[in-house]
Amino acid sequence: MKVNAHEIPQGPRSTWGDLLRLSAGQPRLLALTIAATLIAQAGMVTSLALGAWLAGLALTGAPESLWQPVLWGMLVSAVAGAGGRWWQAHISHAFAFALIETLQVGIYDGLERAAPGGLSDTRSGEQANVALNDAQALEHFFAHTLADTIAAVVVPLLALLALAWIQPWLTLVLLPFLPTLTSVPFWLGERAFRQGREMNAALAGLNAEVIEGIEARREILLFNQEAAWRARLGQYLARLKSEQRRYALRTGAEQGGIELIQSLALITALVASAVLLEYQALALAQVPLSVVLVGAALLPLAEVARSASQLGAVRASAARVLALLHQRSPIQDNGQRLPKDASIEFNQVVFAHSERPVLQGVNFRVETGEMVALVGPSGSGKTTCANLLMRFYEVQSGTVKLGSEDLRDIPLSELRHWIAWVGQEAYLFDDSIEGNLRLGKPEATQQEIEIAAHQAQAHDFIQALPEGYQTRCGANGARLSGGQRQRIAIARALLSQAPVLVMDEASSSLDADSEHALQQALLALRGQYTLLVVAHRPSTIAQADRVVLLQDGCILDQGSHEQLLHRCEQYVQLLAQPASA
Ligand SMILES: Nc1ncnc2c1ncn2[C@@H]1O[C@H](COP(=O)(O)OP(=O)(O)OP(=O)(O)O)[C@@H](O)[C@H]1O
Repeated sequence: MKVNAHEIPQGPRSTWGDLLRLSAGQPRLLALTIAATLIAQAGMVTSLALGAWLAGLALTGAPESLWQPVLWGMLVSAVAGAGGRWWQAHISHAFAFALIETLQVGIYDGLERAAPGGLSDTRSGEQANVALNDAQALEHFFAHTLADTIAAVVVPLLALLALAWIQPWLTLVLLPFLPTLTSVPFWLGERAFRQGREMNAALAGLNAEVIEGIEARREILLFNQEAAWRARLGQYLARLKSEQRRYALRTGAEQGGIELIQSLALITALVASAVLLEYQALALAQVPLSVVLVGAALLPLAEVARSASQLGAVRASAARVLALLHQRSPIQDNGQRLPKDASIEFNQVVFAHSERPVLQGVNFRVETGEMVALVGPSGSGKTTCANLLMRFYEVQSGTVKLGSEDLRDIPLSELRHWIAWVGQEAYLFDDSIEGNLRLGKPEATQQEIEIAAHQAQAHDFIQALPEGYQTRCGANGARLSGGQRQRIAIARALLSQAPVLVMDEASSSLDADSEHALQQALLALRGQYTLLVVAHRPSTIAQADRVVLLQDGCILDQGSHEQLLHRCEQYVQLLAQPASA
């Protein structure tokens, strides 16, 4: 049975409970890890106990026939213990990595369910921190703590039973120390969790700052902000250092407490042995064995208590990872209907970002094969309309329809087949141009790729590049110009053969060639696709069959470019402003 990360039940839950349930998703590897840990610990303890027995026999001058089997037993258990330790290292990491893999997939699913609306307040560096560092921190729990804890119950229990068989008083004097020893990490458990959470948050903040600094390096250089950026980085580093120091101080205090209790228990057992020896309640030959058994009862518990004192950070990481795994999608995908055609309809659409109204009763239609330009001042809600059509967000009231069907009634995967999206900043992967184009249709033939590139006016410039379609784009298309990037994004959208194309035109200025090529591309697409263009350029607006003018989230007017030029003063003013549409 393999538990998918998102199948962990929702609602009130404990972090450890969720992690244990996840562990149960790999029952074979979990059982093998526990078995290997038990063999390793039992082998080591048995060989020591038999060695001590042997020493006892030697002290009393026992005959060879008595000590020979013990010697062999000691050797076999030492080899078994060493083999168990090697096997444990192998299997416990296989177990941990299998779970981390499940978690990584679950984290990515969580990010996907929340995207793009749900995570707009979270910096990508912080998300990366959860996906990489937090998930990795859980490796410590799965690979080391879990099986060790189980072994730490079994091995000391067996040692105490053996000790009671030799001399019950020795078990009795040890008993009060055992719960005290194991309880140490719990004394400051809540504080450890809080400190772990603060430490993780500081690390995530530092990660986000570094990634932002790398992404914005051009702006930092252009505005002479290197010193300011370094100072900000220094603040994040200082915060991390101070959180790590606080965490280490508490861990150190706990470890000191564990050492103290362990030493007190050992001293008490030794004194008790001496007293019992004095009163002849313990034979001299039994002393070495009882000392080893006392150690076997204490050491695994102390070891687990020691690693448990590091669990504050693990628990904080687990809480962040689990929050992502339980992330609900703001968009429900349970529609069953298919669009009847490629028309679009906004009907009394109302939408707000965090209670801030953005669209206030928007109505417009785009007929199949029509090109409509959405124009309006910056912030008027044009991109929001496009986002709602892609169902990146959900309308708060009113309806958006595609082919006469409410978007909520259409399966999301179907919607993605019907609508292709070209954003202002369409992301290009650091792959070849062909690889980026294939995102639109992975099985596309070379001929289909070139036809799409032709339609998007991209073929000629791609051919002129040194390696043609195999030229690498660089991180986010850094090796291409803005106009080239957008034409590749259009070609990629065309390749998907969706009948509706939504384009958020780049508001940044393009060179004359790119601008001309983009206009040509749009001209070539007119009539073949339903085109909804968030338009900023007068040349694009003029091509549209109809223009919808938005202002402050309301439709101010709609009609042909000429009609609006005639009757709408705001439209004339808008076109008069450079790049303001
Ligand atoms: N994720 C968000 N969270 C909060 N407010 C947002 C978010 N995205 C957009 N807004 C706000 O919604 C309003 C409409 O934004 P939108 O991007 O739709 O405008 P626009 O007309 O496309 O502008 P532009 O032409 O400048 O791209 C703006 O006031 C903007 O500040």
